[in-house]
Amino acid sequence: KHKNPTQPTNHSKQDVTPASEAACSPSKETPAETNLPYRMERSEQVGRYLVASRDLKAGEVIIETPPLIVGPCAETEPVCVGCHSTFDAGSTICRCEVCGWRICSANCHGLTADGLHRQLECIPLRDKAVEKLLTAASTIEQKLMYEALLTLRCMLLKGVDPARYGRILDMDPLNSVRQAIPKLWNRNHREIVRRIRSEWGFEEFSEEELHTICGVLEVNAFEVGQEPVKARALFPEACLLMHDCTPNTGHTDAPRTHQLTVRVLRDVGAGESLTLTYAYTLQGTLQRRQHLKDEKFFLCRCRRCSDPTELGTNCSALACSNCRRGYILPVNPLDPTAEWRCQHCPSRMACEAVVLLLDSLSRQLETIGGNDVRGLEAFLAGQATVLHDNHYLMLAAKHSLCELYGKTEGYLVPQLSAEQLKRKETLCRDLLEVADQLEPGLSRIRGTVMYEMHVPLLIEAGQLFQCGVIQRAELRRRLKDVQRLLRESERILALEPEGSPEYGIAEAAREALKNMGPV
Ligand SMILES: C[S@@+](CC[C@H](N)C(=O)[O-])C[C@H]1O[C@@H](n2cnc3c(N)ncnc32)[C@H](O)[C@@H]1O
Repeated sequence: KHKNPTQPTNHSKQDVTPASEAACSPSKETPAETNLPYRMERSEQVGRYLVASRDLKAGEVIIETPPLIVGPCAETEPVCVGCHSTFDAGSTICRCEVCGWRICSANCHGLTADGLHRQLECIPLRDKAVEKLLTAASTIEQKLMYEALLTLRCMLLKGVDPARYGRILDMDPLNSVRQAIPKLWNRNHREIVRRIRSEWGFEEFSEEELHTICGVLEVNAFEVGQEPVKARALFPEACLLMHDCTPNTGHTDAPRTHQLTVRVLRDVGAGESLTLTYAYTLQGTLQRRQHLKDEKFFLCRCRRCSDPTELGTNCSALACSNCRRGYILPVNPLDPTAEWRCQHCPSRMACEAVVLLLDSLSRQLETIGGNDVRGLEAFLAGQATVLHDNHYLMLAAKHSLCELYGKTEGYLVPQLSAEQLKRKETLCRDLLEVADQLEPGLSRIRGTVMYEMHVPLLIEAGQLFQCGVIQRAELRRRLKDVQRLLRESERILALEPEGSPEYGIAEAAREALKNMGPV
């Protein structure tokens, strides 16, 4: 699971300074004598952002807040307008008795009188007979109608709860930046603004107001919900966290209420910027920066993006087929058009060639899918001379494999050979090594990989002891290592919402520790 805020963007500037630099010339916005663990500052490049107001310990909660608004994601499959859960194919169609939009059941917890649907759009949608348009719409049109529903919800707050609406308007919509992207602006105009005003008949809302809400959502919304719930939400304060490709905070949202909890993932010193990632961490710089530019409207210049080796992980590096010793890295990772060069020989590659190669390899990986052990192993073997061992595409294959060994048909734990157990251990070690650099501290990936890694280590220790290869003292040492992994995994994943798959792993880790007993 990777839950990013569907977040931020930058003002009309071309480039943006990293967190550390941004913090160099801040103007203080909040009084120092506050009890909050953060204070807001502002810089030319980043706008408003949060910094630690005192030393913070890993795991400390810095923000806990209910959402200002929740609603369907952009271009989503139909979801229940009460709880935003998706529908199983072929499930019985149930509709809100008032407005006719789909719901999961008449007993949906989101359909109470103070739930958003009943408070906000239910009656207006009925009065404007929007359901008729929804049932007549093509699948693509329907997705856009669900997207427009959240914009309408925000607009309706204006009359129902002006204070809450005011807090939404306090968020940066980056109107001037987005208006300068005609494809985006015209699409929003056509699919959301015109739809709500002309098609649905809510002409009381101005085009300007609606475009602003579109911007607030695009720039500031977080994805929330656990399967089958899929929604996006706006949160006060948390929307001020700036992006970094090696973030020092992580967040979870509670089932049903979507109450957001933001924690620091590692110790943070007073005055340090508090950051989260708006991109997928186990991606290469080219891909992360492109995503941030296209979806969040700014060019990241964080420490990781500025370093061709990505903090020594080499997770964008290509293997040099010429010298077979060196790795090919971008000369200037902040310039996506810059050449790539081998560190050991004169080989070079145009960035267009790198992009083509990566596109082709990611398509290859997608075709294999995440459940094919042999296919993924063949990919890793086949690309070993093309990509660095830590390349993000290799990491994606390794991530799937480290979970498949021990869990999938034909590879269940009792069926694994000693070699396959060793393989699982190696895959976990490779992933952990990178995660320790890119998502250090209490990150989900570290928690889940540590849990996976305890399995081969525990089995191997038992087997070696039984065969007399290791003695009791060595057995104890190895079991202590396993316990350390389980404890750390449990500590990290117990922070996840109860009922989530990650929380389930925390429970399994606890159980495994109990079963191991004292060592
Ligand atoms: C959700 S907002 C964060 C709060 C915002 N700075 C404000 O003043 O309202 C996201 C915006 O903050 C800025 N931002 C966040 N992280 C950034 C970064 N690493 N580099 C540059 N700008 C960043 C971008 O302008 C982005 O669009």
